[in-house]
Amino acid sequence: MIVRYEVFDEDYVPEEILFRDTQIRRIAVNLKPAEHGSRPVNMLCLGPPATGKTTVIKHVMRMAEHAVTGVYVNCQVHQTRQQIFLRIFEHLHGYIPPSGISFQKLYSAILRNVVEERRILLVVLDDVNLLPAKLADEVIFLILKGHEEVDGFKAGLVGISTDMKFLASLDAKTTSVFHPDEVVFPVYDFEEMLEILRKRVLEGVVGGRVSDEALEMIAERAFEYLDLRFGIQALKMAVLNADRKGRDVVGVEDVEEVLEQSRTAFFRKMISALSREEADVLAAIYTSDVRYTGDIYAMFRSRLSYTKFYEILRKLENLRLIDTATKYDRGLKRYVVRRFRADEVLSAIDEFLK
Ligand SMILES: Nc1ncnc2c1ncn2[C@@H]1O[C@H](COP(=O)(O)OP(=O)(O)OP(=O)(O)O)[C@@H](O)[C@H]1O
Repeated sequence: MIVRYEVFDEDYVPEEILFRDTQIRRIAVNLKPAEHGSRPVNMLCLGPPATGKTTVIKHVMRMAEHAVTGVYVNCQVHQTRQQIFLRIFEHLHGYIPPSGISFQKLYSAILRNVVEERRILLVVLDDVNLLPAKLADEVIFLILKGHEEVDGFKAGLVGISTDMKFLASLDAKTTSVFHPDEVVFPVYDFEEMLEILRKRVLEGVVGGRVSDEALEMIAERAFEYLDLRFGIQALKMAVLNADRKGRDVVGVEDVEEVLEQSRTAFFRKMISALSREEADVLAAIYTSDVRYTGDIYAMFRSRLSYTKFYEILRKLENLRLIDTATKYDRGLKRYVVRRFRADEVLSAIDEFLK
């Protein structure tokens, strides 16, 4: 069999995006004004990890290329105001500006380029909820208020966030200029995951196949973790495994052999998105028997403010490492629920903290 390995890569945009017609149509409609020379409708794409937010946005950006100049910014990589605007500059100008350029010059050059080239700029801030709150406010404001600096500047903004309450974390000054249309991406159910994985095999494997049992085994595990990305990763490794052995059919044994490895890679990746403090809180949740958030906070009182602690819990929940819920126990109390086996999470944390 011939394997097109790039089809299983993180940033591969599939030929066909399944089960996301509603979101694709809605985003396309929001970009429509750009075809008539007006600003697009600002948007927030909200949903848990691996629900297709980035993929869908990249797909629609390609379709709207004639009307808007889309710049994709990964806020996990570009984490300062300067880095974010350097990325926008580079995309518009096609080269990197001189090092040490002041922010004001950088910003003005971007605004002027958009006006001179008669562009409509669309900035996509992926994982915008991972920016420090004040920075997210400032960046959004600078993009949407550019027309006050340079006449005729037109821009739209798309934020992508795993935090459903992201908008509420912005300050009033920002939300007065940014009232986005919220496009929600729900998690895929088992059948949907299976179908997406099946389609991926058709795109990526020529002259070979993955047996139904093997594919179902991967989909079951991906569904258990509620993470399609895990499924695609495991699929890639299973295909690689069979290919190495010179076989054309990927079977259950190929999947079994790589599941352990995929699971380790999956946890490692999730945990690498955490700061030291966040990893410490996660470790405490997966080590101790304490469940109420107030009791867990007691362990960190000397190190973390109350607000900071709850921000960390929210991030862990958004990354789907834990769930939280409330119950009545002499008053309404919030408690945490572990989502995975403790030994798996703890060994990934140990490795991360080494
Ligand atoms: N509907 C779909 N059809 C085909 N592939 C999909 C679909 N949705 C997601 N994928 C695949 O799943 C993986 C994760 O998707 P994507 O990066 O778009 O998710 P996301 O919601 O942006 O995740 P995160 O919030 O973690 O960044 C990618 O490999 C993507 O190709």
